[in-house]
Amino acid sequence: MSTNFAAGSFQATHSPSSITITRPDDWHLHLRDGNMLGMTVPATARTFHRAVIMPNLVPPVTTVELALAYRERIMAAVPTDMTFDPRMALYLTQDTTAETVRAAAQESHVIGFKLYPAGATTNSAAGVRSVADMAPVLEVMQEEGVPLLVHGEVTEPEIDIFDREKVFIDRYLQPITEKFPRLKVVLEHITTKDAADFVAAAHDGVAATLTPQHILMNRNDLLVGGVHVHNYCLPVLKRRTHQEALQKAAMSGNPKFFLGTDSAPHVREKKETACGCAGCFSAFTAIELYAQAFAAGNALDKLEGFASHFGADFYGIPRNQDTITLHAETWQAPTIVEHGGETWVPYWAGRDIHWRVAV
Ligand SMILES: NC(=O)N[C@@H](CC(=O)O)C(=O)O
Ligand SMILES: [Zn+2]
Ligand SMILES: [Zn+2]
Repeated sequence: MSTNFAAGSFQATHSPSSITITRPDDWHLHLRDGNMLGMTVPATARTFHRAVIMPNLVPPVTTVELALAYRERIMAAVPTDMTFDPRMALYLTQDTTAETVRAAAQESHVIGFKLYPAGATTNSAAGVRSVADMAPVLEVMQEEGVPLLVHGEVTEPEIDIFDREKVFIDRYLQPITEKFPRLKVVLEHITTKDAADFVAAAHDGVAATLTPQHILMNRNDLLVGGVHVHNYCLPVLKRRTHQEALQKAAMSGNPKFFLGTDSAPHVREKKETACGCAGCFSAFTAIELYAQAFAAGNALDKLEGFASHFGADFYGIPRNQDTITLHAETWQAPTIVEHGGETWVPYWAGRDIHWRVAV
């Protein structure tokens, strides 16, 4: 398996041997719950200071009270030599009320609401069944300045899985951004040129997160030479022209595009099976892989804005004060992670990584 970069345009012409950037934040993260937090929290707090914690637990994190209790469990798992500031996303359901939105607006640890179309992804069964019917709640979110974070895929069985993001944008997101021009919207984990173009053209309050896998890979990395289950996530990897558009967006310096790993662990038995779960577990290698992609794109000078500035600016949160340093040094991503008697295969397992965080 090789990393696919467009021939010519992605050859580094100048590569420094180290780079120091403001400490980054991860604006899209799955930590899961319970015993696993002892593994997932240090993996992210190792390099990131703030993270948006996705609420797709079972049962989902639908209220401020549930989110604050979950946040406490996360904080209890932060190692004493690390700092971490989780910002909680609440799970938007068909029954979310205006009062819940107003309560969320008052709570600084809550960052916004996550819209999962019901059935679109892992633990989305409690998600939204009719986006149109959510208009009154979106109105209150706009009034209260509460951001809407979106898994942007339709779920209609007749729509091809590779078209589901574009159709969601055309059917739902474009109308939402027109109807609510002051609503802050993050289109999460974008995977297509259509999404990048939509976000670039939309009003200033519309932004997108980009994952390492969608920048570094395309659907060949999922399907050529066998099914590569550890590269399977949703929205699914797209063709190379889309990958190139995402690389361009991430490395453009446009503040609408910022880092969100979508690190999403599933135990090994749930990935390496006949019907494997969606999600790439990238926390152990995330900032290093972004650095690798930006270096290959001769755009290391754009990494800090993407990883450490634009997300904080979008959410109106101060940028971090401290820094991290990455060195040009080749090492191998872990092949396996074990914790509490369970096993995970991380994203990029066993493969070379050319940047390493100084400890
Ligand atoms: N991205 C994924 O493939 N999976 C995520 C859910 C999500 O972010 O859609 C998960 O929670 O496993
Ligand atoms: Zn998602
Ligand atoms: Zn996710």
